[in-house]
Amino acid sequence: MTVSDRASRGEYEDRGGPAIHEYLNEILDCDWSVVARIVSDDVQAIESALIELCDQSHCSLVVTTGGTGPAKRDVTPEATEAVCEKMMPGFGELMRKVSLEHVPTAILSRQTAGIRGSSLIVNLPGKPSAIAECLNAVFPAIPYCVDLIDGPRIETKPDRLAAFRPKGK
Ligand SMILES: Nc1ncnc2c1ncn2[C@@H]1O[C@H](COP(=O)(O)OP(=O)(O)OP(=O)(O)O)[C@@H](O)[C@H]1O
Ligand SMILES: Nc1nc2c(c(=O)[nH]1)N[C@H]1C(S)=C(S)[C@@H](COP(=O)(O)O)O[C@H]1N2
Repeated sequence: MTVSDRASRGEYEDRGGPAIHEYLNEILDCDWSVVARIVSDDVQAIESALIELCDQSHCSLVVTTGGTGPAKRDVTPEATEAVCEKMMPGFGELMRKVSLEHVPTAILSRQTAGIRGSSLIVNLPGKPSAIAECLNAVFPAIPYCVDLIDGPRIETKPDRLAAFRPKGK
C-alpha cells in the first residue's frame, strides 16, 4: 500500500508499490497474491484502506510505503497504531538501524509495525530504495510472526532469504 499525496494524484508514477511486489516475488516460495492500493497522506483514508486489506481482503501481511516522516502530512504510523490491537516496535527499531547504514536521515522515519487480527502491518519509508533495505532486515522474522497470529504459512526461498522459526519448523 503506497501512501503518497503525489502518487495518489498521478503526479508521479508510483514506484513503491511495484518495488514491494517485486521484492516479495523474489523471496517468497509459497502461493500468494498481491492486493495493491494507493492512498493520499490522509489519516482516515489510510485507516480505511488498512482495515479493508486486513478485514475484507484478509491480507496476512500489509506493507505500507511512505508517510512515516516528521512532515505535517506524514501520518502513516498514527493510522497504523489506530487500527492495530498490538504494536511491534522491534520492526521500526531494526529498520531504522539498518537504514542508518544507508542514510543519516534514517532516524527521521517513525515507521512501525503492528497486529490487527491475523494480519501483520509493516511501515516502510517512501523512498523506493528503502523497501529492500528495510525488508531484508525484518523479513526473516515475518513468517514466524504470522504463524503466531494464526496466519497462513509463509515460505521463503532459502538461498534468497532464510526465514527463522525458533522451533526449527
Ligand atoms: N510511491 C513513490 N514512488 C516513487 N517515488 C516516491 C514514492 N514515494 C516517495 N517517493 C520519492 O521519495 C521522496 C520522499 O518520499 P515522501 O514520502 O517523503 O514524499 P513526500 O515528499 O511527502 O510527497 P508525497 O506524499 O506526495 O509522495 C519523494 O519526494 C519522492 O521523490
Ligand atoms: N532505508 C532508508 N530509510 C529512510 C530513507 C531512505 O532513503 N532509505 N529516508 C529517510 C528520510 S529522508 C525520511 S524523511 C524518513 C521518512 O520518509 P517517508 O516520509 O517517505 O516515510 O525516512 C528515512 N528513512
